[in-house]
Amino acid sequence: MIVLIGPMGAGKTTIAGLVAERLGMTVRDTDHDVEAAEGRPISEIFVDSGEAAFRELERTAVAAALATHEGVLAVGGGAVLDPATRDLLAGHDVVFLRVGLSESVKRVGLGTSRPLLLGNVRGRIKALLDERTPIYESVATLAVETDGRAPDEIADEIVTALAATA
Ligand SMILES: Nc1ncnc2c1ncn2[C@@H]1O[C@H](COP(=O)(O)OP(=O)(O)OP(=O)(O)O)[C@@H](O)[C@H]1O
Ligand SMILES: O=C(O)C1=C[C@@H](O)[C@@H](O)[C@H](O)C1
Ligand SMILES: [Mg+2]
Repeated sequence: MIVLIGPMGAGKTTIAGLVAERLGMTVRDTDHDVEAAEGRPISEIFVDSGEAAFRELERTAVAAALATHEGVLAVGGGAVLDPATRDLLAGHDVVFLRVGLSESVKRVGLGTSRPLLLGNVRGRIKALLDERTPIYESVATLAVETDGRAPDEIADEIVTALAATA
């Protein structure tokens, strides 16, 4: 499985589709899978059940996707915080999509209603980037810069880099 990880707004969903298209593969996205399984939006799961409950649902979604799907998987931005989820990803091609603070804020939008970003969106994203970047680095088998680059160019780089290591 080709797994895409990275912060909010890194382009996981966008790039997963483009990589899958290039390789003739199908795509899954754990954010979508969790929402479909729960029948409610992620923001509601966070508010009603809490982040820990969401991370458990996310782990189940990652495990199910890895067990049943062969293709490209976009994983929720915080999934790698969970050690058991990190273990599940071992042995797969894991691509870290890098994004800088300003670009992430721009892509997510200052008016976002994501529970983890409530209050000061830029400050919250900065804290998440600082906390998570070392984790993304440790899990990834390939890291790709996305700032100032078009999605098609990023997808091409990933496909070329994976072909070189296959
Ligand atoms: N390389 C890029 N350059 C400019 N805009 C981009 C790029 N990649 C994605 N975007 C835009 O940024 C926004 C977020 O992209 P996307 O939803 O793919 O990110 P994500 O990593 O899946 O985020 P999430 O945390 O919501 O799952 C979208 O509006 C998308 O069109
Ligand atoms: O970075 C995060 O913690 C999140 C990212 C999104 O993909 C969603 O999984 C959710 O909004 C949480
Ligand atoms: Mg996404």
